[in-house]
Amino acid sequence: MKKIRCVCLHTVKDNRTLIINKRIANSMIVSVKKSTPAGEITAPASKSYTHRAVLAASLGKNECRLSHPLLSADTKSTMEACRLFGANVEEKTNPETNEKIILIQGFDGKPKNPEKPVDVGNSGTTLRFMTALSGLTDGEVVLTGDESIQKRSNAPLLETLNKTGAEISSIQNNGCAPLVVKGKINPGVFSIDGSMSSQFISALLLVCPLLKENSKIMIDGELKSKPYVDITLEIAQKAGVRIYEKQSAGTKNDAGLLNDAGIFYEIPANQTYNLGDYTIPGDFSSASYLLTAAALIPGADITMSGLFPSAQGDSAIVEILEKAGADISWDKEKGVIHVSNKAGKRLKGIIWDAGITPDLVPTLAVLGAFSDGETRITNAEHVRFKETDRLKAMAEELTKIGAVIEETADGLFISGEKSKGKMKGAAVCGRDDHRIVMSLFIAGMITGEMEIDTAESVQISYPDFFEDMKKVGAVFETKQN
Ligand SMILES: O=C(O)C1=C[C@@H](OP(=O)(O)O)[C@@H](O)[C@H](O)C1
Ligand SMILES: C=C(OP(=O)(O)O)C(=O)O
Repeated sequence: MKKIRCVCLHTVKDNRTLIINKRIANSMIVSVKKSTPAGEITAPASKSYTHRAVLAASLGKNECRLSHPLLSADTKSTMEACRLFGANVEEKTNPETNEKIILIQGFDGKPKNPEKPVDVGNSGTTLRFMTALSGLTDGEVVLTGDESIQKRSNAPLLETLNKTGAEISSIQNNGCAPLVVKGKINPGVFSIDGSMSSQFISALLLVCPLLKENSKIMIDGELKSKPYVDITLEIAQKAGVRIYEKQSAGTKNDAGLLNDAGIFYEIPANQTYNLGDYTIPGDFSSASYLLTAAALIPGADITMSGLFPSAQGDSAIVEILEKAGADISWDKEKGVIHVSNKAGKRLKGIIWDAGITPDLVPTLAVLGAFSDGETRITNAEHVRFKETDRLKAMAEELTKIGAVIEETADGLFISGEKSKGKMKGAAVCGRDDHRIVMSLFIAGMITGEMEIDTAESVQISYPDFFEDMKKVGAVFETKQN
């Protein structure tokens, strides 16, 4: 787990001090040996649904009870942030089932001014959601996070919110945290770029229903990662909040080109959130690692439960593995996926447009390296704006193990043919990025002798990752660097 401490106080003109967090060197190394995963496992809860459920419950008035939540570093950042804005957020154990639940008494649409900077840690989702929420408070709000967060731009969100009066500034003057929000959001028409991150749009969608007049959010350009907006809409609807998604046909300009074509959202004013009792579904992004390992590794046999159909784009992992030729079946009514490679067959490379599935890209890069033929991942520029530039990271790390992989402007090109027989375990860098660590772990189960650093970062989205891998027979050791 990343240990964060405040090491530097950045003084600005009016003598306010802002906390800039630095990571203390504290790296865990995981050494993975060849392993054949087998057994039954329950998928961890969805990170995206948990973030939204915690915020939706905090925005409401009545007590809400969240069952089967994900309690990870990122979702805990959202829980802590909601506390700072005035919600009572408590982790409890359900005495009947012994499972963790979260009880939330919200601030009824009126967030208070946090008494200290809101530290989102490593969580982009938390930063974007809390920046928009800050625009509902009366005073000044400071938002900060770890070194990775301080390099991820929020420029489109700041630009849009600043046009409505939110007065947000980036201390580094580059759209990245630390951010200072001084003003309040006024209702109206919000126009926002959809090509960098859907989280900006989700942030606006969650806050606009609380404004005093109706709002409209217009998306400029392609809306990437759209399923995450659908998750936002689903949670808002469960909380009794109305948001209308519409598609504009656009108007032709003089050159005959379409203007204004695209998705927009209409949000009635003065609404109230009431999420009540809500159960968080399983997480397909987290499930993708073990499902892919089971599809690739001869003799593997995995049954994963808790995976019901939902708005998650990453449920496409089932279609992807099917396309690659895996033996996979999904009982949607029971929420159970079964994958096996008893026959010891090699999968084949695929072409995949990653526009709606950014978080699957590291998993798909490993899938491509160990499959026959070519794998091409396209439409994934937005994957560069995550905890790390994940296109660059996967290209560089898989090259270290002997894979033939090229970074393209919008994706990755992997030659399974040229990689075949050449790959062997190596010391690789997890880059403090949970998804890089978990995808390299499955590569290590195939090559053996793989050493991955910054392995503690699995805490961000899948704290039980190593425990679950042990349960299905993965052979590995962890040590502190
Ligand atoms: O809203 C969300 O919960 C998320 C949206 C996606 O980000 P982008 O919309 O920035 O692609 C995804 O990569 C991230 O892990 C979670
Ligand atoms: C990018 C991710 O999350 P976030 O944007 O919330 O940091 C992720 O979980 O892969």
